[in-house]
Amino acid sequence: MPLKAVILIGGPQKGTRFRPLSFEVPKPLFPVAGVPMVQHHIEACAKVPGMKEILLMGFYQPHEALSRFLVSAQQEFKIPIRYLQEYAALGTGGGIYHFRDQILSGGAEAFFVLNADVCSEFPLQEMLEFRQQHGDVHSFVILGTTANRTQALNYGCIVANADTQEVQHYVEKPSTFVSEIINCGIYLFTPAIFQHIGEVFQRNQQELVLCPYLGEESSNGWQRAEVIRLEQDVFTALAGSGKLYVYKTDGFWSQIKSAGSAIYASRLYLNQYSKSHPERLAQNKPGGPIIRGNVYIHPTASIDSTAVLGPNVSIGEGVTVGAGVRVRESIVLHGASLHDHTCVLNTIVGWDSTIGRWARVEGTPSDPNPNDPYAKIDSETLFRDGRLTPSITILGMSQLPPSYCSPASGADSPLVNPLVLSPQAAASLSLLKSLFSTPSSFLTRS
Ligand SMILES: Nc1nc2c(ncn2[C@@H]2O[C@H](COP(=O)(O)OP(=O)(O)O[C@H]3O[C@H](CO)[C@@H](O)[C@H](O)[C@@H]3O)[C@@H](O)[C@H]2O)c(=O)[nH]1
Repeated sequence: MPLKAVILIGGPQKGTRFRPLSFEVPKPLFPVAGVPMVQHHIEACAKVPGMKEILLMGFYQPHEALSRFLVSAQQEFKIPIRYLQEYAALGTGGGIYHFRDQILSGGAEAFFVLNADVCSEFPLQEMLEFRQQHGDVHSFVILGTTANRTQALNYGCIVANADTQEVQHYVEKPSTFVSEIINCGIYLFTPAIFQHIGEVFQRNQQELVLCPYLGEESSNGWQRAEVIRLEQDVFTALAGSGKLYVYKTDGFWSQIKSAGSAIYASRLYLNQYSKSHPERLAQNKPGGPIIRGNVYIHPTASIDSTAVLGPNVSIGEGVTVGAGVRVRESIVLHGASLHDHTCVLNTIVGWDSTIGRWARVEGTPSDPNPNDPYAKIDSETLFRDGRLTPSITILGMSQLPPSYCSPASGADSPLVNPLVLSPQAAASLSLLKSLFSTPSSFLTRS
C-alpha cells in the first residue's frame, strides 16, 4: 500500500520552553542521542514497507541547516524527503489540509502524521496492523499511552471502548480528569480525513462571513479560516462516530518540550540503540575512555583515555574532553571543550562552549517519578508556587553558528533561501549573543 508521512515541525515561535537552545538551531534539529530530533522519526517512517515520501511541515524560513539535513537524510534513508513551508502557523490540522494535494500525490492510500517534539519507539507498523484488525479500512488511528491521573491533564485525553478501542470521547488538555489514556501525537489517517478537516474549514469561513470582525486579527480572513487544530476541531467531533480508534502502546514515549526533557529523551533513545543501533554506542576499549552504561560519541570527538563517561551521555562533533573529566546524564554539543578534571552532571553544554579545568557544572535531573510506571516528564513551568523549579543546567553557545549568521550558500539545493530575520528576531539574537558570550568565557579557567 503506498504510504506517506508528515512530520509537524512547527516554527520559530514554537519551542519557547526549549530556549536558549532553540535560538541556535531549530528545535527539530537539536541532537537527541547524537542525531537530530526528527531523524528518529524519519528513520522509523523510512522502515515502514510502502513508504513513498516523508514531508516535514512547518513555518520556519528554509535555511541552510534544514536544507543540509534534508539532503543528508535523503541519502542515508534512500527516500524522498521534502520540506513544505506554511505561509503562517496553520495549526496541527491546517497545514496538512493546505498541502493535501502534495500529501496525496502519487496515490497515497494512507499517511502518518507525527508531532516532531515527541520521542517514541514509533510503532507505525503495529498501527497499520491494528487498523486492519479493528477498524474498517477508512478508520483513523491515534497512538495512545497511559499517563497518571494528574499528568494526563497536560495532554489530549481519550476515552475508548474497552473491546473495540473505538474513541468515544476526546478532550484536549482537560481541566478535570477525563482519562488516563493520552494522545501521543502520532496518527494514521486515510485521505478521508480531509473531508472532516474540510468541514471545519468551511465552518470557519462561514463564521467569518457572519462575523467578519473575527478575521481582523490576521491580515487576511482566509488565513484565519485555514487555522485548524486536529485535536480540538477534528478529533473531538470524530469521537463516537465509529471512525476514530486508539492503538495503545506500552513502548517508551515522551514529549520533548523543555531542554531537560531532551536529556531524558536521549536516555530513552540510547537504551533503544542497544537493539537498533549497537554501533552507535561507545564501548570500553584498551586505551579509550571509561564508558559506563549507554554513551554516544561522535567519531570526530577527541576523548582523553582517563575520562569517565556515562551513563546517558552524548558527545557531539569535534568535542574535546580532557584528562580526568567526568560526564554523566548530559549532552555535550558540537565544538565544546571540557578541560582537564571538569565534572559535568545533568547538563547541556552548548555549542563551542569551554569549561575550564576543575570546574563542576551540575544541574538537577528533571526525570519522571521513577516510582510511578505511568509518570511522564514535567516540562510545564519554569516557576512553581513562586519558586524556580530545579532543572538541568544549560550553557548556551559562545557564538552564533555560521548557518544562522551568513546568507545561505549552495544555490543548487531547491530549499536553500537566504535567511530572512525579522527585526525582533535579529534583536533577540544579538541580545543572546551578548548574554551567552560572557558566561562561557567566565567558565574558562586555564
Ligand atoms: N507545521 C506546523 N506544526 C505545528 C503547528 N503548531 C504546532 N505544530 C507542531 O505540532 C506538534 C504539537 O504541538 P503543540 O500545538 O505544541 O501541541 P502539544 O502541546 O505538544 O500537544 C499535542 O501533543 C501531545 C503529545 O505530545 C498530545 O497529547 C496533545 O493532544 C497534542 O496533540 C509540535 O511538534 C509542533 O511543532 C503549526 O501551526 N504548523
